[in-house]
Amino acid sequence: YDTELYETKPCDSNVCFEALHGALGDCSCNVDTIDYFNNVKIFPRIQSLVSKDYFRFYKVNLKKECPFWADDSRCAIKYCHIKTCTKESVPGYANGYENEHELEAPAVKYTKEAQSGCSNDPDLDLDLGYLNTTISAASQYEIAKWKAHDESLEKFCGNDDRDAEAEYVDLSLNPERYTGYKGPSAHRIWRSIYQENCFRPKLNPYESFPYVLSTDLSNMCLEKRVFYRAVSGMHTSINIHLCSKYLLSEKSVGFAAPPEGEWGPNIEEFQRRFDPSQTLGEGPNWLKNLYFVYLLEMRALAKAGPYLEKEEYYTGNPTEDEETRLAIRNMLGVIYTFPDHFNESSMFSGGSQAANLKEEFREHFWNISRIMDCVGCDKCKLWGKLQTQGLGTALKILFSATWDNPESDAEQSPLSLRHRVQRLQRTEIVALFNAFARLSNSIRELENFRILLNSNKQTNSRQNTFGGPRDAVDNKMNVKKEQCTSGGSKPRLGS
Ligand SMILES: Cc1cc2nc3c(=O)[nH]c(=O)nc-3n(C[C@H](O)[C@H](O)[C@H](O)COP(=O)(O)OP(=O)(O)OC[C@H]3O[C@@H](n4cnc5c(N)ncnc54)[C@H](O)[C@@H]3O)c2cc1C
Repeated sequence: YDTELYETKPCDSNVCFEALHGALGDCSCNVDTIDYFNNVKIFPRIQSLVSKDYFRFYKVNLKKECPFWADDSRCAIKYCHIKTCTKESVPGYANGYENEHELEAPAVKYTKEAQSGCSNDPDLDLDLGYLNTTISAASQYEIAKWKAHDESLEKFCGNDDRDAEAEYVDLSLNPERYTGYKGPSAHRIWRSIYQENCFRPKLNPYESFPYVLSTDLSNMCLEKRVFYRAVSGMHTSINIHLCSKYLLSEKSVGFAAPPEGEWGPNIEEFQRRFDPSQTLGEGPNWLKNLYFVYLLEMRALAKAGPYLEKEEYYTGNPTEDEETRLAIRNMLGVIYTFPDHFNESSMFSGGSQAANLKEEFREHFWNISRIMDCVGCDKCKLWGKLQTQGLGTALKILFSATWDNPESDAEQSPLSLRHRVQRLQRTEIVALFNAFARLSNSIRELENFRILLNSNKQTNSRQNTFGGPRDAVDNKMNVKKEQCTSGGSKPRLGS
C-alpha cells in the first residue's frame, strides 16, 4: 500500500493533536467533552480514590505459566522488578477479609441461623410452610456444574484471586512506567492479541498485515469495532504511560538526582508512537481509541454504580473505610452527571446471531486475559493483567444480562449488606477502578504532552528567528532539535 501518502507530510510538533478533536465515532460523544470532564472532574477524584488502602493492594498471580508458548524473555532493565507484600502488611488481611466470599455467599441466606429471625412470628406455621429442600448428592454435583457453567458465561477474563501462588502487590510501590520491555517478545503479545484475538475485517486487503487499519474499521460491525477499539485504547494507554514516565537518566548527573534514576516525559518517544507521519496516519486514531475505552469503562461504572455504592470497601480501618465509601459515592455522583454516556443497548441486539457474536466477543477477551500471562516483564505483566481485568469487568457489567438491573438484588435482600448477592470479587473492583484511573491519567498526560509540544514549538520558532539558546528543559525531556524529518523516518506500523 501507498506509504508515500503519509510520509510526505512534514512532521509538525503538534500534529498528533490536530486530529484529536470532535466526534469520537461509534457514540454520540466527542473528544473535547471527555477531555474537559476527565481533566477537571474525574482525574483528581480517581487518583485520590485509588491511593486508598482498598485499591492500593492488588492480588495477582505473576507466576502463572504462559498457556500458549514458552516464555523467552527477560526484563530489559532492573526497573521491571516487582515488590510484593507480605500478607500481614495488607490492611485488614489479619481480620479475615480473604474469607469474605464465604461470608457473602448466597447460600448463607438459607442457613438455619440466618432464618432464625422468623421463628418468633406467630403467623408463621413452620409445619405447613415446610419446604423440602433435600437434594441428592448426585443432583448437587450436577447443580454445581450448572453454576460453574453459568458463571463462566459471565466472565470476560480470568481471576487469580484464589490461586495459591497469588500475592498482594502494593501498586503505589510499583508505578506503571518505562521498563525497556520491547522487541520480539512484546511484539508477539500485541500481534497475537490483534491477529488472533481481535475481530478483523472480512475483506482484509492487507492479509499479511497483523494489525487492523482504521480505514478498515468501517468494514466491521459495531460490536467488532468496539472490541478492537477497546483493546487498542488500552494499548495506547500503556504506551502513553511509558512515554510520560520515561527513564530520562539512569544515574545522577547532578548531586540532586534521585537514586532510582530520573523519570519524566519523553516527547520524542511520544511523537514516534503517535505522530501520523511515523504511524501511517494511525497515531491520532489510536489516541482516539483511548477516549473510546475510557467512555466504555466510565459507562460500566455508571451502570454498576448502585451496586458499587453499597459495597463495604472493608480494610479493617473504620475511618479509612468510611472515607473510601464517601469518595466512591462522590465520584459516582460526578460520573452520573456525564451528559453523553456510551449506549451499550444498541449492541448485541438481534436474535441468536447476536447471542453467538456476544459469546465470541467474550471468548476473545478471555484469551487476551490469558495472553497477559505470557508478558515477559513482571511490571508490564502486573499492569497488563490489572488493566485487562478492569476492562473485562467493565465488559461483563455492560454485556451480561444479570447486570441490567444491579440495584434489585441489594434492595430485595432481607439480610444485611454483607449478605447481598455478590456480583463482583474484590480484585475485580480493585482492577475496575485502577484501570479507569490509568485511562484517566493517560488523558491527563496527553494534556501535558500538548503543552510541552506547544512550548517546544514556540521555543523552536523563537530560536529560528533569533537563534537563541535552546531551553534547558528540552534537553532534560530528551527533545532533539530535529524531531522527525519528512519522508526519512520509517513508519512503525506493523513492525
Ligand atoms: C501487556 C503489555 C504491557 C506492557 N507494559 C509496558 C510498560 O509498563 N512499560 C514499558 O516500557 N513497556 C511496556 N510494554 C511494551 C510496549 O507496549 C511496547 O510493546 C514496546 O515499547 C515496543 O513498542 P513498539 O514501538 O515496538 O510498538 P508496540 O507498542 O509494541 O506496538 C506494536 C505494533 O502495534 C501497532 N500499534 C501500536 N499502538 C497501537 C494502538 N494503540 N492500537 C493499535 N495498534 C497499535 C503498531 O503497528 C506497532 O508497530 C508492554 C507490552 C505489553 C504487551
